[in-house]
Amino acid sequence: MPQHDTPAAPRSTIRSLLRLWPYARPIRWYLTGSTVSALLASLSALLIPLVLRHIVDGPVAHRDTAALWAPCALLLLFGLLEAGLFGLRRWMLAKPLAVLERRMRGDLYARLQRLPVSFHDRWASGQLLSRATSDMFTIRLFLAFPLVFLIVNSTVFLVGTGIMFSLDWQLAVIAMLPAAPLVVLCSYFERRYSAAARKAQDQNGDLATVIEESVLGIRILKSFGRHRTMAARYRAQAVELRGTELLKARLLANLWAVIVGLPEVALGTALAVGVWQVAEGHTTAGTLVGFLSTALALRWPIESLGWLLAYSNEAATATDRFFEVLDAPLADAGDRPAATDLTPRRDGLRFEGVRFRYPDAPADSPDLLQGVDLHVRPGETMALVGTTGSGKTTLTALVPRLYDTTGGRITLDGVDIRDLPRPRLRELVSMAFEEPTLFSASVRENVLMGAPDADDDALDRALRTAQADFVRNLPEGTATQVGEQGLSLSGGQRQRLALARAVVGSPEFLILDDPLSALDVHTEALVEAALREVLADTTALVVAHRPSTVQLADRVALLEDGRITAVGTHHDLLESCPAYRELMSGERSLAR
Ligand SMILES: Nc1ncnc2c1ncn2[C@@H]1O[C@H](COP(=O)(O)OP(=O)(O)OP(=O)(O)O)[C@@H](O)[C@H]1O
Repeated sequence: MPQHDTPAAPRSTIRSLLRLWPYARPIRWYLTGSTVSALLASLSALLIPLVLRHIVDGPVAHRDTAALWAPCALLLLFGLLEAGLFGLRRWMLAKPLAVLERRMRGDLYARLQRLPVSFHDRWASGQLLSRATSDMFTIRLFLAFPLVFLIVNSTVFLVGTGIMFSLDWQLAVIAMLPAAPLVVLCSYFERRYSAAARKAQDQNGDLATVIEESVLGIRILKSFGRHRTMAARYRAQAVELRGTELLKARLLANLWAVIVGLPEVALGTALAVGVWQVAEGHTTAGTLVGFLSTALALRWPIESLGWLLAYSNEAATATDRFFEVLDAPLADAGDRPAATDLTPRRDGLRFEGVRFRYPDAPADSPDLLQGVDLHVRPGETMALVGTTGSGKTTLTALVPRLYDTTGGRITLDGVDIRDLPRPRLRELVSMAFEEPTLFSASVRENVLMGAPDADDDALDRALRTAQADFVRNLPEGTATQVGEQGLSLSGGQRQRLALARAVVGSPEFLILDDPLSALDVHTEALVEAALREVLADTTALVVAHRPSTVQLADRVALLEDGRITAVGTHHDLLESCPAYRELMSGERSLAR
């Protein structure tokens, strides 16, 4: 199973989060507005203790009920202001954040489409899925709450502390005593929580991969009776994730206990000292009420610190995971700048000393392709045969540059494929794979993916060539939905649609990786005959596993030990090449 890449060296939380700036920039005024609203709301709440102090030392001390109305109205006003401003803050951010999330997800998806196949070989799909869903959600939530409240709560804390000092500096010093140990504890916690958050998010991705694989492979699991094994595997991974989540919860609980406990002790001490001061006449009851109300108003900013730090950490991890994909080098990263188009010279498809090894191949293993030389003449159909695992599929994948050669070159009509712009190359070369993937769309959309500009005649011709007349009998003809969310088709039917997709644009070069394996020999012959007729000018390379396929090609090439060791007609090779004879007779099985 492909895995995700090893995470890059850990960055600091702030550096990771700063990378979000290009996305946050367009909505910076909304973020500022939302922060200002929240700040004003919180500060208006801080004024309440001052009004209380006035009430206690004024109207209450002097038993003047008439003087109560004005400060009480002020209290109500501050309360309403606080509620209104918090409401405004939420309303202001809802739409811009939804747009930001859409942009980020769009960039992630676009990047995934442009990344090379070798990237997708390495990354488990669940890891990518979790980046596009739960990580995006975490980042959006961070911008909506923790980012704003880290700023607001810190400011409220500073202002509130100032008010407490101005009311009674001795009580304020007592209340502030836990500040230093809290800072040390928070930074210790941040390091540990950050590691746990990264682990949990990666484990979430692994779990998504298991779910996806079991859904896609449900038939295989059931037929082999492996669903219990798979369920056990799922459970084991879910237990691991639960362990990590519990570790996160434990870390958070410990921090909360300290963050809540220490200030409470300090506040209790300040209360005792304050009562003593009032009793001794060193301060007024109103000042003590004002001081304590301010201290209580600061409880949330302090208590929320743990939660805000934890969430910021998760958002930083989600950001790192997002940029791991966005930073991965694109398929065209090493392209030559002077890309040209084909010259009119008809030369067909040439492999010249082509070498290739997969990036993750073991260091001591030889190259998979060790100097392939092969010329497929213009308009010729060349069959490619070889034992299983000899590299046939790999060789064909090099032509549309799904992978790049590690040595030698491939030319189309004399032009090195690396000198062709990629879109042009993919227009010239069409492929059909043994495993025919259909998308959740209509038959028509699936086939026309091979040539979006093709008309209905081209569609009909392609369906006829691929012997896909069964389409006419589908409930809604070519408008019938197929793929994962549509009608289930048989393997042979799907292969024929995939073939129609490959030929619909009348490509100049056609690469077929055993695309007829699910067809009976009779239908295969019909398809081959139609292909020859319709694509008379097309140069084709066809990976063949069956003698019936081989016989329909003009010539056959034998791939052995990373090289082409024999080329000729089927009959010539049967006579002159013992290895080919062996392969065809099944002694050295084509599908060993
Ligand atoms: N993405 C990949 N990363 C690393 N190794 C790979 C990858 N794909 C294939 N291989 C390895 O390369 C070798 C050749 O595989 P390839 O699919 O090209 O063979 P093939 O001749 O087409 O086989 P078959 O006849 O069974 O389809 C195999 O050993 C395979 O394990």
